[in-house]
Amino acid sequence: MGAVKVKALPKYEHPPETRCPLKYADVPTIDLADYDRPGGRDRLVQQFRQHIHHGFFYITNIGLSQEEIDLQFAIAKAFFELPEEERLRHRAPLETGSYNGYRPLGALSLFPGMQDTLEFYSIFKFIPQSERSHPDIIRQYSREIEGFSRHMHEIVSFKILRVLALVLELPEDQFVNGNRYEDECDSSIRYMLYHARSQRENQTFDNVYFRGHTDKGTLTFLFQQSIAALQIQSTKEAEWEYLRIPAGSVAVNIADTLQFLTNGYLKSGFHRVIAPQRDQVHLDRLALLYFVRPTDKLPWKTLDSPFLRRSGYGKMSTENDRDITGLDWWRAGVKARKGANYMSSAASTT
Ligand SMILES: O=C(O)CCC(=O)C(=O)O
Ligand SMILES: [Fe+2]
Repeated sequence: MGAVKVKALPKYEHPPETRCPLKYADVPTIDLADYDRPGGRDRLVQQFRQHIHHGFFYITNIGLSQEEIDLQFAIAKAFFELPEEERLRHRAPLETGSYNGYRPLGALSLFPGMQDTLEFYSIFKFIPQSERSHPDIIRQYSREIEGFSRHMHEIVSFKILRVLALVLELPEDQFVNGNRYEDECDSSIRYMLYHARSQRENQTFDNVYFRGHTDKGTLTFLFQQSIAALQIQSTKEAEWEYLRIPAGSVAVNIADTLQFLTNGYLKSGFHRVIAPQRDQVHLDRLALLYFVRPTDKLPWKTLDSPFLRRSGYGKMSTENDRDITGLDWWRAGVKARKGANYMSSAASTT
C-alpha cells in the first residue's frame, strides 16, 4: 500500500445532464453543516421526524471537496480500463458471501438466462480483517481511498446515525456501536460501471439495468450522477420517480438493517436503475457509492424506545430476533442471493 504514483490520473469529467424532462422525486435535503452549529442536532432531529418517511434523502456539506470526490471517479474509471484478466485477478469471493474485490460483468441474471451488463469493484474498510490483493492503481491511491472511506464512514455516516438514534430517543451511539470502523463488516466504497446497451438489448431487458430492490445494509450513499437512471418508489403503489444527484449533493438510502432494528419506523428505500434517456443511452454509466453495513458487534435484535412506542413501532415481540450478528445476517444473505447464481455463471473465469 502507499506505493509511488507512476502517473497522475486525468481529471474526471462528468457527462452533461440529460435535457429530457423527467419526473423527479420530492426528496428532503439535510444540511450536514447544521450538525456542528449550536442547536443544530435538535433541528436535524425535527427535520428527520417530519420529513424522512420514504427511505431517501439528500445531504449537502459533507466535508469533502469536489476534487476529492472526482478523484474517486477518476480511480474508478482507471480501474475499469484495466485488462479483464487483471480485473479478474482481484475477483471477490462472492460464493462465500463477500463482495470484497471485483464482481465481474454478468454475474447476475436479470431475467432467466440473461446476464446483467454491469461490473463493480468494492473496496472494504482499511482494517486487517478486510485485507486483500488490489491492482496497482488502487494501491497507488490507497492513502486517498482510505481517507475517503474513513470520512464517509466515521464522519458522515456517524453524524446521520447519531441523529437517527436521537430521533428514536435512544443513546446517541446506539447505531454507531453496531457500525464501528474497526469492527468487522462488509462496508465498502463501490465503483460501478453499467455498460451502455443497444436499443434492441434494452428492449430485451425491458429497459432494466438493475431490478427494483432495497439495500440490505445500514445506509447507502450515492454520489453525483449526471446519467439519470436511478428511480425510487415512495410506496408500492406510487409511480417511479427519478433521483437527481448534482455536484455538491449526495443521495442517502436508508437500508434494511435500520428498518429491521426500528420495527419498520425507518423505511428501507425501494429503488431501481433503468436505461438512460435517449440523449444519454449510448453512454457508459460510472457510479460511486459508499455502503455502511452492520458489523459483528451488532446484535440482530429489534429495538424499543419511548419514541417508537408513541409512534406505534414499539417492540411487540421477540419473534424476529436472532442470536446472530448483523455481519452474519448480511453474509448469509449475499451467499443465498448471489453466490449460487454467481457460481453457475462467471466463476469459471479464474
Ligand atoms: O447505480 C445506482 O445509481 C444505484 C445502484 C444500486 O442501487 C446498488 O448498487 O444497490
Ligand atoms: Fe441499491
